[in-house]
Amino acid sequence: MSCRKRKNIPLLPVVGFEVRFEEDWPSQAPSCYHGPMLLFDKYVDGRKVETFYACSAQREGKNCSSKTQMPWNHEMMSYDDVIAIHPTKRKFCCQCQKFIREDDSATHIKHEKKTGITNADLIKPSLLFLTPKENTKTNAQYFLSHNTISFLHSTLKRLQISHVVNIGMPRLHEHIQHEIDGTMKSILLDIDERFSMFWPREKFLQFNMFNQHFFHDGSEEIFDEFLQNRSKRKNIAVVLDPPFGGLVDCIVQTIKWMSSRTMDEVNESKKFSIFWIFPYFMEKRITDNFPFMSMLDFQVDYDNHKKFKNALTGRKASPVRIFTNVENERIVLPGERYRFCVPCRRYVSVDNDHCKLCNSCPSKDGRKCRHCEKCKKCVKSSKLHCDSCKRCQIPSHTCRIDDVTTCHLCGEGSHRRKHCPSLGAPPLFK
Ligand SMILES: C[S@+](CC[C@H](N)C(=O)[O-])C[C@H]1O[C@@H](n2cnc3c(N)ncnc32)[C@H](O)[C@@H]1O
Ligand SMILES: [Zn+2]
Ligand SMILES: [Zn+2]
Ligand SMILES: [Zn+2]
Ligand SMILES: [Zn+2]
Ligand SMILES: [Zn+2]
Ligand SMILES: [Zn+2]
Repeated sequence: MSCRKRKNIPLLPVVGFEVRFEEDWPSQAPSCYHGPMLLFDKYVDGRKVETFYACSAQREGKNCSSKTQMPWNHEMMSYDDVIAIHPTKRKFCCQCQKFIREDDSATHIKHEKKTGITNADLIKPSLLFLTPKENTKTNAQYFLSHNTISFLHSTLKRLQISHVVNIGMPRLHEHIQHEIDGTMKSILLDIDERFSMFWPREKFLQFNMFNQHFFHDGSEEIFDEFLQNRSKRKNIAVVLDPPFGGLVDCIVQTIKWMSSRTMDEVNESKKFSIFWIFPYFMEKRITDNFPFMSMLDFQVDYDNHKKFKNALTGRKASPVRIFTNVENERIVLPGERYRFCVPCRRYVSVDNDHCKLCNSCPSKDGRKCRHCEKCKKCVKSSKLHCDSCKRCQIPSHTCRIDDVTTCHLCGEGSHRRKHCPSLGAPPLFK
C-alpha cells in the first residue's frame, strides 16, 4: 500500500498532567469543599513545567469555587425528615430537585411536582426523581442501563457476594435494595448530596472517590462497620463507575485505601472482588497499576448516554468495559452475543474470534480482528499493513515521521496525550 507523505507538519506542544501522592498527603494539602486538593505536575513535551494543587472533583482544574457548603444544601430535607412525612403528604419538586415543606409550597407553584410518594418509590431515586447531572464535568452522571445492572447483579449473586460497596453506582445500589429476600447488603458512596434525601446514613455516604474524602462526620465509622469482619464472614465486592474524565491514579488510590480498611483481626487485608467500569482503551493504565485485574468483553451501556449505546440497538457500540480481579471463567456473559472460549477460559463476544497464533481472543473494541503476519499480532480488520509506517494503519492515514497520533499516556491511537480521557478531556468520539 502506498501512503501520502506529509512532512513539516508543525507539532503542537504535548501538555499533560500527572497527579502526585506524597507521603504526607492529605494532611499537608489545602482543602476545598470537595476535601483535600490533589498535587498535580504539569508537563509540556515531557518536561515538568509546573506543580500546583487543584480541586480533586472539579475536572476544570484549579478553579474550584465551592469553598463552603453548597447554599441549597441547607434547604434539603434529610431522609429522616422525608420518612417522617405521611406518603400522601410527600411532595418532590422535579425542578428544584428537593422535597417541599408544607409552608414552602408557594415557591414551587408553577414547578412540576411528584406527589403521593410511597416508601417503595423512595428506593428508586435515580429511576423516579433525580435529573442526571450529566452536563457538569464534575458529575458525569449517567445511569447504567437495566441490562448492565441485571448482569452485574446476577454476577454478584453467582459469586455469593454478601456486601456490596457501590462507588458512583446509584442504579446498582437501588437494584439491590429491591431484592425481595434482602440477603445482599449494599452501601452507596457518591458525591451527589441529593441521595441523602432518599437513603439513611447506613445506606448512603457522601464521598469523593478521587481523594477518599467523606463529607460528613461519623461516615468513616459507618463505612468501617459495613466492611469489617466481626463474627460473620463477609464476602465483599466493590463496584465503581467513576466519571471517565477522572484520573486512573486516583481510583487506584481509592481501591488501595479500601483494601487498607478491610484489615481483619490478624492484620491481613481481606481480599474483595473488584468491578471497575471504564473504557477499554484504558486497559493498560489499569493493568499497569493492578496486574491482577483483567478486562471483561461485556459491553456496558447507559440509559442516558447518547454515545454509548448497546450494539444490539444498532447504535454505536459501547467502548465501556468492566475490569475485575475475579477469575474470568467464573463470570458468565449473558445472551447470544457472548460465547465461552475454551482455550482462553473466558466468555467473549461472538465477534471476537480466537486467534491460534496470538493464542487469545484479541478484540478489544468489540469489532473483528485479523492476524497480520508482518506485525505478528492481531489488528482491527479495518486496518491494512503500511510498509512506510511499519505497522497496520487505517487506509486513509497519512504516514508521519513522528508517531504523534498515539497518546503517550494510554497508547491509544485515537487521540493525543492532550486529549486523553484520563486527563479530564471529554473522552470519546470527538
Ligand atoms: C454513574 S455515573 C457514570 C459516569 C460514566 N462513567 C461516564 O463518565 O460517563 C458516575 C457517578 O459518580 C458520581 N460521581 C462523580 N464524581 C464523583 C466523585 N468525585 N466522587 C464520588 N462520586 C462521584 C456521580 O454523581 C454519578 O452518580
Ligand atoms: Zn473543589
Ligand atoms: Zn421547585
Ligand atoms: Zn480465545
Ligand atoms: Zn493473532
Ligand atoms: Zn501489520
Ligand atoms: Zn503509513
